[in-house]
Amino acid sequence: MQTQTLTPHVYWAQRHCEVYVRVELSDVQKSDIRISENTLLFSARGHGAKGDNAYEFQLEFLEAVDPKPLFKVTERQVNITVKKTDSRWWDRLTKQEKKPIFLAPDFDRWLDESDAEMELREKEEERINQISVKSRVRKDPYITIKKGYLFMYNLVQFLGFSWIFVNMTVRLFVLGQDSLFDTFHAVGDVMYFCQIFAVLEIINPLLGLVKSGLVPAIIQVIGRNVILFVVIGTQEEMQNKAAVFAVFYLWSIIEMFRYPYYMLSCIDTEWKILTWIRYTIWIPLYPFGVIAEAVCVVQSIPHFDETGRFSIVLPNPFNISFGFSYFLQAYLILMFLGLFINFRHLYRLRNKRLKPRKRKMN
Ligand SMILES: CCCCCCCCCCCCC/C=C/C(=O)SCCNC(=O)CCNC(=O)[C@H](O)C(C)(C)COP(=O)(O)OP(=O)(O)OC[C@H]1O[C@@H](n2cnc3c(N)ncnc32)[C@H](O)[C@@H]1OP(=O)(O)O
Repeated sequence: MQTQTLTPHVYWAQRHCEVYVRVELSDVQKSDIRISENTLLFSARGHGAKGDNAYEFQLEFLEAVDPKPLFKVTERQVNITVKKTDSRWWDRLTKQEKKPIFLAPDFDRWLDESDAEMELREKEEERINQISVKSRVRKDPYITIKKGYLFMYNLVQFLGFSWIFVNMTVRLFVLGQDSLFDTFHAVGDVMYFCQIFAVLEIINPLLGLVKSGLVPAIIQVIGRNVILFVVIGTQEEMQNKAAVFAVFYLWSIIEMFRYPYYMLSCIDTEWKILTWIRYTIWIPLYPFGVIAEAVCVVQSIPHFDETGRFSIVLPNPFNISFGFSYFLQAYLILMFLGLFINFRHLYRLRNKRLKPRKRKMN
């Protein structure tokens, strides 16, 4: 069978900067697409209006173009993009006034001059928006130092609380029940260190280093430190109570999960299981923790009454008296109020972290 050379159907459209040419040929092979002397030369074998054949055409452009066309051969067509040398709107595509018979407008891409200008403006606006968004979210130059500091803080706390937990657990296995009454002497110093250090948990959100809730952090740090430094620390009789074991054990269990979670967040990593534990384990631990702390407070009241420590007794120049045990009784109420505030805070955090977000249905 003799092969004929035919012209394919060619469609075109333009923008201010470029010209789009679409050649209706499928299964294209042996294509030769180039620009010579401002003329697009196309030849290829393919399946067009006249079946499988060799097709070719030439288009001399109205104005100067970049001699390197970009083209993409797909299964169904060939798309050619030609850059205009000067960004200008053309009255027509070809130099010859009479439109070639095989050429037609590509209505899928066709825009008139004003629409094309609008498109250009929109693109420009989008580009400017992107630049301004990028400059707004410019990276904090101190982010590495901040993350390094937080990582180290969390690491030290993790090691401290893990040491306390492991020490208490080993002692429980080795000494049995006896270890319950000796907790403070065994791990009290490390607990002092960790809880003094934990004051940074109030300072960090104040400095904007973390997004923690300030009030829950204050409630937790002050709440724990009153128990540790005042209720247990100042009353020797309190230091060998089993309730101290419960308080220290519950505090250290929660922190052995919370601090590694923070450490991972400092290096932009997440372990799903750790996230789940961090935002779930407080559900049993927090109430038990506060109950154990409340037991300590109740047990300490007679000792404070007996010793008069922190109480204001008569006679004194102001002629006022105040029993510290009243403060402790009021503090018991505050503790459950604090528990309620932090429980609600943690419940919201848990919902935010663990519950899948609902998708908007259109
Ligand atoms: C005027 C004050 C009066 C005080 C009166 C006191 C009475 C109150 C008595 C109450 C007694 C409570 C004593 C406490 C007892 C116990 O602890 S019992 C044991 C069980 N305890 C718990 O389960 C509580 C553990 N604590 C916490 O969970 C938290 O510390 C918190 C207090 C609830 C605060 O959480 P918060 O920081 O707001 O939320 P997070 O989701 O953890 O963090 C928010 C984002 O910030 C990032 N972040 C926070 N800290 C760090 C950090 N150190 N390092 C790095 N990043 C950190 C965190 O990653 C989150 O970021 P995003 O993931 O990007 O959101």
